[in-house]
Amino acid sequence: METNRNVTAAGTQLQGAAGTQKKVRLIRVPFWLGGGKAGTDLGPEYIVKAGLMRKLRAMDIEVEDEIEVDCPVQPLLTGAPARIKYLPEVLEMSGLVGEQVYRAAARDSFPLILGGDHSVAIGSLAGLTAHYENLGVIWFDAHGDLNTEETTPSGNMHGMALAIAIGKSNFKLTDIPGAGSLIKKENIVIIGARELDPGERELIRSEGIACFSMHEIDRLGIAAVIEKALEIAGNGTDGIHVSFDLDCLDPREAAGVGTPVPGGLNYREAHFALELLSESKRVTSMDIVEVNPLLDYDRRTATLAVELATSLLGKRIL
Ligand SMILES: NC(=[NH2+])NCCC[C@H](N)C(=O)O
Ligand SMILES: [Mn+2]
Ligand SMILES: [Mn+2]
Repeated sequence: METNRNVTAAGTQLQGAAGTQKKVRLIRVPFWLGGGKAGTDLGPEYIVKAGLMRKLRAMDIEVEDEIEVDCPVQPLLTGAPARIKYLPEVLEMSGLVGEQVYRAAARDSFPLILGGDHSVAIGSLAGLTAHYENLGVIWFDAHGDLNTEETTPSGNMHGMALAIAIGKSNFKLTDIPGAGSLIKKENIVIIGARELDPGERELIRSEGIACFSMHEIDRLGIAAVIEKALEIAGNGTDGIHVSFDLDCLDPREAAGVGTPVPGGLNYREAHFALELLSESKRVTSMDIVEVNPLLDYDRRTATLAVELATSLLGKRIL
């Protein structure tokens, strides 16, 4: 991956940011091996079927091209399963995703990555760090995704994605060919957390990672949380990536996810959060992950994913 650094002073509007962009590059990643539940690989197909293209076109956004990453598939298990599941496959997928995401960012197209489980974000971040010198990350999630090889209760790599991004696990973002530097912990924000493993809680404390759990959202309101998130992810950064795990929403709104947790964001909170991020004109890329159509009712979660993406990309009620 060739790098093309494009540094913008913090606080200024970023060219190609959500709310200003006219071109989107859609990157579909049908991959489930990082989450351990088949069906998440159908996410991209169902999100597109739920009308993503026509909604973007109606907003005058050009979908420059649509790429499907040829993801590795489940190998036949031979011998005892590894404790960290499908590491070689996650590594291969991340390199392929990174390549496409880098290409999109390098030509000022807004990369919109459709997962896939949340390990897909490892690929997004690999590609984005090749382009941006200092990337901020806003991670919407019921979970922390901050487990390491030592602390993971499941061995599923989607629960390790953020730890990998900041270099806290043995396997690091910088192990992916073409990736730039690690994400700085100072520029990461988790929003919507309500189920953290003991090791994750420990890491959040020891590293001082900004985490606005549902408790903070209840207390402060989502608008104040987004304002703070922008300060943190925007401080000295030349791009902000939004990684949106649909399980940040309450399962009553988004049932079609692999690891639902009660007590999440409601419909308006999620939309309002993304509308505010769009208004900031600082967001330069987005993942939409963890949609599992096999666990969904009436394709509601895929439909919701489309609506949320359009809010980030500038759709307004008035
Ligand atoms: N991206 C997700 N949905 N992650 C769920 C992670 C669940 C649990 N914390 C684990 O590490 O296994
Ligand atoms: Mn996640
Ligand atoms: Mn999650």
